[in-house]
Amino acid sequence: MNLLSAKNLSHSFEYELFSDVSLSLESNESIAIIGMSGSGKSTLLHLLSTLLKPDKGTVTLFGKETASMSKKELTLIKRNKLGIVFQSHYLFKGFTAYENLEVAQILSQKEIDNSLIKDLEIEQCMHQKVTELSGGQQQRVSIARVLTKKPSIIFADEPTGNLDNKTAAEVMKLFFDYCQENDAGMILVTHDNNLANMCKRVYKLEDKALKPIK
Ligand SMILES: Nc1ncnc2c1ncn2[C@@H]1O[C@H](COP(=O)(O)OP(=O)(O)OP(=O)(O)O)[C@@H](O)[C@H]1O
Repeated sequence: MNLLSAKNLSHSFEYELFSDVSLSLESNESIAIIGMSGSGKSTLLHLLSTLLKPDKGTVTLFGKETASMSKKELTLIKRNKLGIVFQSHYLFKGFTAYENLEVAQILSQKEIDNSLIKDLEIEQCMHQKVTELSGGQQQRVSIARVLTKKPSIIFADEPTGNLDNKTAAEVMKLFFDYCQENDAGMILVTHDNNLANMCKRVYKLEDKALKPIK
């Protein structure tokens, strides 16, 4: 099943970052986007996850063009079907780790998955305030929060940036297993070629174009 299809995306800030970028994501598929710092990878992920509107081009989610969706429709899709894991965690800082998961549970009306908490090795810090956690623990809580929603598409921007190699590999395995078990798809932005190569397809954002390299 097609989850996402982007056609001819172009975007500029002070200068043109990329033009005519097209990409399609199917269920149980993973795509990595690599490229030099500043090439526009995060911006592209923002366009694909509807956090930002493209200057040109279209993004279709689950068969419907996002430009033709009402604000309410798009909010519901974002809330229930898109899981966004970015470098800055956007956790609620005054809350405990568990309360952050409860917010996702309430918004998406899904259950908190205790095996996920165990797999991410964050059981010990569930009742600590987010501000008391290490960067790596915060990152894993934010991953647990995103997966609690049971999203159909995971957008991940350097999701393992704060983790040591072993934990990073375990977290990536968790993402891949999640996609397989839930027929979900993942788009990963990373500087790490090893992580990228774990994905089914790899693209490089270079010279304003998205080039397939695997
Ligand atoms: N909201 C914004 N307003 C103005 N310029 C921006 C904005 N967001 C990004 N940029 C600029 O667009 C360019 C691409 O940024 P982006 O974060 O997409 O690159 P990237 O490939 O993800 O980089 P990195 O690998 O360093 O994270 C940069 O020059 C950045 O300064």
